[in-house]
Amino acid sequence: MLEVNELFFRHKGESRDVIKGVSFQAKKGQITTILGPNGSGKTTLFKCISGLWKYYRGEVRVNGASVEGLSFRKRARFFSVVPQEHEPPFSYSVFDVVLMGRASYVGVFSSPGKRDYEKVSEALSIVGIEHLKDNPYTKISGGERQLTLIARAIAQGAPVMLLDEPTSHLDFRNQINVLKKIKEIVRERQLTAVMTLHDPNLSGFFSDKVVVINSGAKVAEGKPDDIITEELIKRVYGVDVKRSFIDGQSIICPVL
Ligand SMILES: Nc1ncnc2c1ncn2[C@@H]1O[C@H](COP(=O)(O)OP(=O)(O)OP(=O)(O)O)[C@@H](O)[C@H]1O
Repeated sequence: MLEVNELFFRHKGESRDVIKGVSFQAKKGQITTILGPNGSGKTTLFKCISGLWKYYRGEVRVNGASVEGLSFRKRARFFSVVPQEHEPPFSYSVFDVVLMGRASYVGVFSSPGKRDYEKVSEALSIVGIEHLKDNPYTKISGGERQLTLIARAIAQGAPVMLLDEPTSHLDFRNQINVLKKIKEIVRERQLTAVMTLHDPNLSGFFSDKVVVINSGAKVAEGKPDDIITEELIKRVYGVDVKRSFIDGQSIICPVL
């Protein structure tokens, strides 16, 4: 369970808050999706939660315990991050990229041990990409790269997984496959997953809960079907949409 309480963040030297008192809770075994327009503060919120950027007010708790004051390295025991894009400086193998997820367990002057290698093999198998382990990370497809980063997060073994647009570079089939895989892993391992997505329909299909932010502030929170309404999309994105239901699943469609 992740609790984010009244978080405020602004960049050094700026007078404008980028995150304005955002609070929400994300439950174990569930996917909570942060939905919001470009520049609304989704990535900033993730950087604040994971400890990469320091908020000036508020609190973050994981399974009831505060993570305040922990170094970024120590926070890695609580949070794994699947970033939007990841360009390694060298052509590491898929195995080595996943092994990087174990960094917080490996001492500064030590090498990864047997347990670390086991965790990497296990993560590759969960995601279904063992066959790619020796391939250079720079020579696999966008979808395979996303799966590698998810495997890295699993190998890290943190209770909370933050996924920043995990489908940003994927074709339609891979978007569905990757999101299905994430949902399966979250349920099986009882992880608390928080992700950002741009597509309100995909958010509706795959999320247990949606938190909508606009200009750094939370404007709505709840079950996707209750939240992703014609009125909300108009208010937040300024787009006219019609909502219908197919086999009980809510779908929104732009009015062209
Ligand atoms: N280094 C910076 N200094 C000042 N403002 C910044 C800086 N980086 C980002 N911002 C501003 O912070 C706001 C939030 O940006 P952020 O990247 O968190 O948005 P986002 O919702 O993730 O956007 P997107 O959907 O486009 O990825 C934006 O208005 C952006 O211009």
